[in-house]
Amino acid sequence: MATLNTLKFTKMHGAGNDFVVLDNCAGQLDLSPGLIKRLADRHFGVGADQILIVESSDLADFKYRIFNADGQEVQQCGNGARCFAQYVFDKGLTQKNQITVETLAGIIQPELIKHNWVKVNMGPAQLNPGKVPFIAEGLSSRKVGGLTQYKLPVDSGSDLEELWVGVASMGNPHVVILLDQTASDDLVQRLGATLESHPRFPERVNVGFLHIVDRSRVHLRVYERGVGETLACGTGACAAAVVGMKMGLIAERVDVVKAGGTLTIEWSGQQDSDVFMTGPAQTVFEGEFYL
Ligand SMILES: N[C@H](CCC[C@H](N)C(=O)O)C(=O)O
Repeated sequence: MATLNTLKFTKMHGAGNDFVVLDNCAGQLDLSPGLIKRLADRHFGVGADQILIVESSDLADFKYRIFNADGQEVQQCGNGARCFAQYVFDKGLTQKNQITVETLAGIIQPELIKHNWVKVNMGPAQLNPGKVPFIAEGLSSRKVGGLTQYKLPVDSGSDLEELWVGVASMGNPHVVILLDQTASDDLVQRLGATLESHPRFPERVNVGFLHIVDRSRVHLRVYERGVGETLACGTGACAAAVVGMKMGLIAERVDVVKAGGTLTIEWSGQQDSDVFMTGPAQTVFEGEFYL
């Protein structure tokens, strides 16, 4: 009987944003978009928002690669960073509670505060539109507190014809829309899909719908690039918190409430200072995928 090729994986989630985690420290996995999409498929595969890859690194304790469900490799994933730290600790790949992790967005530092509870130094936010990247040329803009908002013409099929938005990068691109209530399903789906592939975002974009409850508590929904709406988005929570803090509307420490759970974001507000994110990291099951 020929032995089937199988792939051991670990299923995890961070506040409902779910992942398949693979150990590729031996560097032998073929990470083709085809395999990534099969693993992420919720009917023909395991099912996940992102596929997270653990690799060795010359620059840090580990290298961390992230693939969206559509097969595209991206720069950063905050909920995934917490799960990554829990995974390497649980698998005995490190004895350290605080590790350095190389990503396409630079080095981040997760710390296991306690089991299933991780704090991550996500590095600095980038608010310069060219670095998001966002093509701001020709758009009307206005200052709200310390933040520049841009008026974005949209044809979302909803009653929104133009939209004031904030933009930020956590190594991956985010656009943040401030609403006076939690966004409806229809708005998230329609406007999220429209903005995700808007031509002014050359690398596409993650779309955050932010409702500020008070200075230390916000509600956020995120239509993620390459996935669609997720139950939580770590970099989206960082980007939305930084935008709200720059507008002077949010305190330096804020609870970001999402459908799948709550993340705490801390940022001093100083230019180029690091953003910290704290939240859950849960292992759900171990499995074997038949290639
Ligand atoms: N969809 C994101 C990657 C995953 C981000 C999210 N899951 C997080 O926790 O930060 C992007 O294309 O930039």
